Amino acid sequence: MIKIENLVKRYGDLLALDHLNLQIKEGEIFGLLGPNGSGKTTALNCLLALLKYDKGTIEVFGKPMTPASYESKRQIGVVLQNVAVFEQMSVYENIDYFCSLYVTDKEKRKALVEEAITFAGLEDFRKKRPKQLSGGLLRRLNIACGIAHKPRLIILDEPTVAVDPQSRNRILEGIQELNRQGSTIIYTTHYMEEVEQICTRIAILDHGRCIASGTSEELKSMIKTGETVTIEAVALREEQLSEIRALPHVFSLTYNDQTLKISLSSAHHNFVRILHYLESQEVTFGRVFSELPTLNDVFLEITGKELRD
Ligand SMILES: Nc1ncnc2c1ncn2[C@@H]1O[C@H](COP(=O)(O)OP(=O)(O)OP(=O)(O)O)[C@@H](O)[C@H]1O
Repeated sequence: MIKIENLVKRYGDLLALDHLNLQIKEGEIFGLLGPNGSGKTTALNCLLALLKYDKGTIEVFGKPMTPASYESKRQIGVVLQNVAVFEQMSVYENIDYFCSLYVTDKEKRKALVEEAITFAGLEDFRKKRPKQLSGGLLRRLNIACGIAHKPRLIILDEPTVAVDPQSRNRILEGIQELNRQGSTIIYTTHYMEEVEQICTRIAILDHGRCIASGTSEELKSMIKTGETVTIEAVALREEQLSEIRALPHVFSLTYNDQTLKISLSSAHHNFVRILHYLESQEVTFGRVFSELPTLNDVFLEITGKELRD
């Protein structure tokens, strides 16, 4: 459905997109995951032909995307980062207005607007003005305006930034529902938990490049980390740290503020082996836990830095 090849975008001296390649298939919930400034919004703006780029090609629905690709644009719903609704209109009127840009039949539109209101959980707020809504509800209104016409492709740019957990869950569940109803979704975020929760495929962006892509499982199997063991409130000497480093399957270790974090490759009995060592040294410790790799581990192993802010 979407093919981006060798996309280069500069803002003056800054290289925002560095030969970006992406392919998105119909039916996917495709996650663009990357830290702030990695180029997610720039990529979307190029994709929508809202921004000129320096090099590369973009195809949407099998055709080159240009500012005049109205036929393609009609099939796309966009929810950008900044809330864009009319202050002087009610919730209902806002959704109806945006829907009317695509759907002229009044009866059909009425049904679509009602559906969008239910979808966003705005039933009790139809007559309210945007300024009477909380931040989370306002974001939900912004989304309802972007999706009411049931587009074939929906693009959402960080729709959960600064929203309460209840609205966040509602938004994530709603996106999955839109996908079940037939829309392909592109979803940008810097929250790895969100892409893990809803995305069928993920591209990880850093400095305008796609550094890895695949399903969450595929991405995690690309890296060495199979397990991370954390031990809190533990007092260790340097020689003990060296001995832990030398244990089988341990490939990296950090020790800060009496918290030991050990990265291990996937193997049986990793956890027990470490506990045995601590026991043999008569070391006391607080909480101990083991975690499977996360997308942050993927990012960390490829780039050497944390995905989190
Ligand atoms: N209009 C602009 N002029 C100059 N530099 C820009 C402009 N827009 C973005 N940038 C820079 O381009 C880089 C990519 O920005 P972009 O907004 O695409 O990243 P992002 O991954 O969407 O980040 P965020 O999550 O903060 O929105 C950043 O270094 C940003 O500062």
